Formats: sequence, structure tokens, C-alpha cells
Amino acid sequence: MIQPEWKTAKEYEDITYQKCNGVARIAFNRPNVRNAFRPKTTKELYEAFYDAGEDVNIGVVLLSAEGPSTKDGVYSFCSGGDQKARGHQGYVGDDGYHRLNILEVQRLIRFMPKAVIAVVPGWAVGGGHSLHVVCDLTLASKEHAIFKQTDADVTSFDGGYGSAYLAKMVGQKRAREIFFLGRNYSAQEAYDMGMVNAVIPHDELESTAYEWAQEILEKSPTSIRMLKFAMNLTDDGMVGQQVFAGEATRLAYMTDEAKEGRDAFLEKRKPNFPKKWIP
Ligand SMILES: CC(C)(COP(=O)(O)OP(=O)(O)OC[C@H]1O[C@@H](n2cnc3c(N)ncnc32)[C@H](O)[C@@H]1OP(=O)(O)O)[C@@H](O)C(=O)NCCC(=O)NCCSC(=O)c1cc(O)c2ccccc2c1O
Repeated sequence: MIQPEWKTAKEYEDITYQKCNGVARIAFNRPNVRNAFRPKTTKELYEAFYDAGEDVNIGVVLLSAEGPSTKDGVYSFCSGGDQKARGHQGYVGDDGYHRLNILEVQRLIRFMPKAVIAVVPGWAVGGGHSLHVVCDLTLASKEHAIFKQTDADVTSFDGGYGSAYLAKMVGQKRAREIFFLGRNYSAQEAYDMGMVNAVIPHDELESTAYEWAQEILEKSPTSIRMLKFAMNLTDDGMVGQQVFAGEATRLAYMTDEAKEGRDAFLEKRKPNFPKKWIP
């Protein structure tokens, strides 16, 4: 078992943010409320994910959670939006505005050109369940992970990735069961449904996630980003096409043809493209 030497990347109140050997670890840190997120949490998550996305030394991000609760020893990944911070139009931040900005975090995870692994040590509930769904891979604690959708209990509905994308993953009937009945599912049941990649003994969960990350880091970075965006494309409509096409444009910029096009414009002459029409 590898024990990574995590270094704190930045101090936050609601999350921890660390880095080690090409891997960033972003973890919820409100274990006494089952890691529910409030606007401060989502702001911090967004900033940390953005930083990891921009850091050229980081290839994989782990979304994990600190714990267990000091009150009762229970582990959690995330129990969704903090119901104490919920106002009439969303979750109320220190500035008094109502927000649903976990959706911005979801989009950042979805569109960042790096693999994101959900590391689920305990409860993954409501908006916390949706977060594991939107991550590229999910690893779950054999003993403590419980997957549950409470959205319909609290009059909330993630109509995007949390539900529609989940249905692509586990099938329509199963996704409707998860949302309509709101039952608890063990890590093994979640694995059997196809929404978890591996069920890991709790004590090995973090080190296994780090090992999976190291395996991905051995691969070609361009292939990983193109594969992620290719797999996203069919579900993401025109935005998916835009993100994938952006990467194709980046690759095209690296050709002699592209250099000639740019140079000809700057030198105010007609471009003389290499006449190679590759079959
Ligand atoms: C997660 C649980 C099933 C765990 O049950 P358990 O019995 O183990 O623990 P307790 O219920 O006693 O909880 C311990 C302690 O934590 C507090 N707590 C837990 N969850 C939350 C929470 N979400 N918000 C606030 N506080 C929470 C609880 O009050 C206890 O505190 P004490 O002071 O009493 O010790 C169970 O806790 C549970 O069901 N939790 C609520 C799950 C839930 O309904 N989450 C919200 C779903 S909606 C959502 O997340 C959401 C957010 C968005 O921003 C969206 C945006 C756009 C679209 C959709 C969105 C969306 O759906």
C-alpha cells in the first residue's frame, strides 16, 4: 500500500486541498454534518478544482472526504446541500444571495481535461450522490459507503447529470428507482448497478485511489483528455462538441499547416500550405 506524502496546496474552512506526485486531493471537511455543502463549500470547491485544472503538474483529481464525524464516528462523502443554509430560492451565502452553485462545480468536473475520481468513504446522498455520478470514476468503501437519493424527500431535483446521466449509467428503470424510492444502496449494490468502479476495503480506500491515479498518470495526457471529452460528447450536445472540437483545434494548431496560416497572415502574404492531402 502506497502512503502518499500529501502537501497542503491551500488552507480552506470547508474543504482540504492537497497535492502529491501529479495528484490533487480535494476533500469535504464538514464531517459532523455528513459533509453537507453550503455556499462557502461550493466556492472553495470551485476554486480548488479550477486550480487543479490549471496546474500542469496535476493529471488526476481525487474528490474525497475527511472524517469520520467526531460526534458519532460515521463516515460520509457528502450529504448534498446544507438544509440549514437553504432559503427560498437556493442556498444562502454570507453575502445574502441565494445560489445553486454546486452545478458550476459539476460542470467544472465534467469539462476539466483531467480524470476526476470520486472516493466515497461513507454516505453519498442527494447532491453528494450527484457529485459522484458526474466524476469520471467512483471508488467506494466496502464497509461504510451508502448511496442514496433524497432529492424527492426535500423538494429538490438534479435534472441534469445527477439524474439523466445516472440513467445512462445504470439504466432508466434503476435510475427511476433510485430517485423515486430514495433507498439506501451498499457499495456492492452500487457496483452491481454500474455506478461504482470498485468496492475497496475501507482502510485501503485512499491508497487505492492514489494508486489508480498513478496508473492513469502513466498514460498519454492527450489521450486521456480526448477520451474523456469523446465519452462526454454524445451526452453533452453542442457544448460537448465544442469542448471536443476545441481539443481538435489545439492539435491542428500544432501542425506545419497551422503555422503557415498564422505566419502568412502576419507577413501579409498568401499562405503556401504544404500540399499533403493525407488519405
Ligand atoms: C445523510 C443521511 C442519510 C445520514 O443519516 P444519519 O442518520 O446517519 O445522520 P443524521 O441525519 O443524524 O445527520 C447527522 C448530522 O448531520 C446533519 N446533516 C446531515 N445531512 C445534512 C444536510 N444535507 N444539511 C444539513 N445538515 C445535515 C444532521 O442534521 C445531523 O446534525 P445534528 O446537529 O442533528 O447532529 C441524512 O443525514 C440525510 O438524509 N441528510 C439529508 C440529505 C439531503 O436531503 N440532502 C439534500 C438533497 S438536495 C441537494 O443536495 C441539492 C443541492 C443543490 O445545490 C442542488 C442544485 C440544483 C439542483 C439540485 C440540487 C440538489 O438536489
